[in-house]
Amino acid sequence: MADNTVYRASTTAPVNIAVVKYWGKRDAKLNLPTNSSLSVTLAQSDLRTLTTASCSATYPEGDTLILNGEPSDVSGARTQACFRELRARRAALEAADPSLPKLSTMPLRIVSENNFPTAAGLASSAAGFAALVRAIANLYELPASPSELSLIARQGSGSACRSLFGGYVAWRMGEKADGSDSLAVQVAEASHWPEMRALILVVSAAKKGVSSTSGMQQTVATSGLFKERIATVVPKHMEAMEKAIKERDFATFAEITMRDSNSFHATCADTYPPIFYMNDVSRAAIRAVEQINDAAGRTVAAYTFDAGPNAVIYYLEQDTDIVVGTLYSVLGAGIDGWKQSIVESLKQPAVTLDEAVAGLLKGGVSRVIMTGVGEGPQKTDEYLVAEDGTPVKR
Ligand SMILES: Nc1ncnc2c1ncn2[C@@H]1O[C@H](COP(=O)(O)OP(=O)(O)OP(=O)(O)O)[C@@H](O)[C@H]1O
Ligand SMILES: C[C@@](O)(CCOP(=O)(O)OP(=O)(O)O)CC(=O)O
Repeated sequence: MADNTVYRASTTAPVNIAVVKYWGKRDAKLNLPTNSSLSVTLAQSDLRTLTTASCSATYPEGDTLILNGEPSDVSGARTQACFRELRARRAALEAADPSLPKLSTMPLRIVSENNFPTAAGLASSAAGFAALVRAIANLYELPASPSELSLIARQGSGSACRSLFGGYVAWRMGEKADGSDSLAVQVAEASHWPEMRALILVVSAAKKGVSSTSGMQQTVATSGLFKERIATVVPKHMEAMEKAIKERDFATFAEITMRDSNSFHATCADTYPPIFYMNDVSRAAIRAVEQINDAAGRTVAAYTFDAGPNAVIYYLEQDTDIVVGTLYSVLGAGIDGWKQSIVESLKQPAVTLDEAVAGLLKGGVSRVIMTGVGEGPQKTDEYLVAEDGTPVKR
């Protein structure tokens, strides 16, 4: 009898923001990096991808993806690599146990939603590919560990491999040519250092100019400074950062975070022709963090920037008053994203920022996102594909 069943599985997956940056590929096809990297997974109560993977023999030929309500191309090599690897693992299970339904032969229908702007430099590809891989692995009931799945997600987007874990996560660059040792591992659970917070200043929600993929290729090909970064700077940062996290040493965590962001953006400026991701507003955010730290008399905040102008500011919960209070007093209640319960209880008088810095931030920050360290992908019974296989409209 024909199997008309619609099989489905759903997961959420988090965004991660690196504190030691991945920038450079040694193998573009397998997405193998030139250096290890380390990130903080952000809470899914604030930023997350929700993905339902489904398959059915009744679906028309060909795998499909609907992203934020719109059909999205799956023919790209990266998405194809994820589908191929996951199918091969399912096919192996089916070969070993012929009583299993032949899901590996059925078309996939995937529906996904990001609750934040796609391709705005907010690491949508990281959460997106982590969710895609985790959802299909759940659908196929693969026994793979998160590190094994990170090998697959890495081929979708490098930074995605780190979103398969919560807390503090390292992507070990590995050495092998086939990439089998280039995977993510958890350095510490979120609960090891749960006070970690992130305040994201959204400077521009527009699509960025130079994609990470092509930007890093240009850097590898043309920057001399980059060679120094991967040979000495990053290995030193990785070691110091892992130690700082284990010891919950915020001052060191913050210094390495800021130095590594600066080093990454310096290699972008040293790329020929140069790549500029930060703008005047981003640089004002750097000055604001410095002025807050000076006024506090210790390091209470750290900035970091990915391949775009948005600032991510890490701080500890106990320093909310000085960090959030200062930025709230400059940016005002008029922009979206402030958590009322937090801004209503701010006590300490804020730091007075330099007028030029305050002016740039006020004019250039369009919204904020308040979040913190969080957990890895979560299985859910919220489905974006109905029982009969139709995509759910929301
Ligand atoms: N939920 C999703 N499911 C599958 N793919 C997704 C999802 N969200 C994003 N993507 C893929 O990621 C691409 C966006 O990645 P891109 O690297 O341009 O931006 P970004 O991830 O926001 O920035 P960055 O990685 O540099 O921080 C989308 O075009 C899409 O192909
Ligand atoms: C600056 C970064 O955010 C770069 C992220 O690059 P991607 O993971 O988006 O690149 P691809 O592997 O080509 O998809 C730093 C980081 O997240 O480590």
